[in-house]
Amino acid sequence: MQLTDIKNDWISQFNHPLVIAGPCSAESETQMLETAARMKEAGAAVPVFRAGIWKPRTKPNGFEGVGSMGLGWLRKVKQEFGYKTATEVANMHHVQAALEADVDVLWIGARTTVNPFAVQEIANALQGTDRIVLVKNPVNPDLALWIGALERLAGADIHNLGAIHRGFSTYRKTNYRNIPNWQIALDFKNQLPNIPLIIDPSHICGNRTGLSSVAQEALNLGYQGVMIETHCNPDEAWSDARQQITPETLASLLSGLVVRNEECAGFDEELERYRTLISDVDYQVIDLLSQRMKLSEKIGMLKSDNNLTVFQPDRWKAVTEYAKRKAEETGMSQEFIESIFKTIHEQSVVVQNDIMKSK
Ligand SMILES: O=C(O)C(=O)C[C@]1(C(=O)O)C=C[C@@H](O)C=C1
Repeated sequence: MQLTDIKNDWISQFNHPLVIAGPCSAESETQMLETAARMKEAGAAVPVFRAGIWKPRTKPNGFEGVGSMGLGWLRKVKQEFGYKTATEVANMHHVQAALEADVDVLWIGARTTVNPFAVQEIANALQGTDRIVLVKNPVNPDLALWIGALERLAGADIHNLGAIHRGFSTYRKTNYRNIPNWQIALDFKNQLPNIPLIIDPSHICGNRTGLSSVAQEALNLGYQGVMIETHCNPDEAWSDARQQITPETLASLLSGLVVRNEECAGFDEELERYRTLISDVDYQVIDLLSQRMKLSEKIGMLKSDNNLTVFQPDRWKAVTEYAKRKAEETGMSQEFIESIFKTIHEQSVVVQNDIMKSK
């Protein structure tokens, strides 16, 4: 089966947005049942309960999950409270154990998505399943690898697929644990509009404070679900304590989210009017860029005839400074305008280099 042919009706069985919540790791039966019960009591609309059973950790000698024993607790959560259940699988043994324990949703973690052999092994073990299988983005910002993993699953006739955006690792310290790189997820959505996209604010933020704004940003962009780590006693959690929240906090976070519609209803005409105006401005932008490139060509010929270097740092600095000043005057971000002018300059240099080569 081709990935692009997949219908993915599975998401419509859930209210929008789909919420997957539960502890980072299963620690004990009591912890699982208490978390599940308190999510219900708090009124959090969570159809899918998650818990990590096998935990890939960066450093050795840490807690790497309770293993198969935790699957029994997941089953109990399902039986007592009616949740669907979800866990991470990283090899064929995990898959077999999870299928036997009747886990409804399996996800492939970021550290596994980077390894095509591991993904293929999981795909083979899941061949033809109608369970829901979600693929987290790889730790590195590589869209092809993310999509490649989904292609392997589609190739094994797994048709209930989705993707989880959990952010990307960076060497540089930032306010995020894993930077969102929203553009990669939007490129994903453009290429695969049929694959539901779920945000994982817990791993993006790495703390409790930014969760709702990341979740809201994702809903603004048209994501279909959120996955949020929730623990009955987050401060004492055995893994990722800093990013887990209580069931009560989860309930209030969810009730504060504004749900956006993908389809426009009731204001079509007004929207269309603005879109027409934008298309008109886009045309002018392109026309002006073409005029600018023609001028650059003329300068390129002059430079070629007079043996002058293409790159003129002083002039370029003056152009950038002027553009940034104008950006500020017109209420736009200087970084935004600077990045556009960088791209324009790059192309201008390409055009002039071509002229030099052809002479
Ligand atoms: O002013 C020039 O010398 C140009 O060739 C134009 C231009 C530009 O595109 O603005 C291009 C290359 C130079 O590095 C500086 C500026």
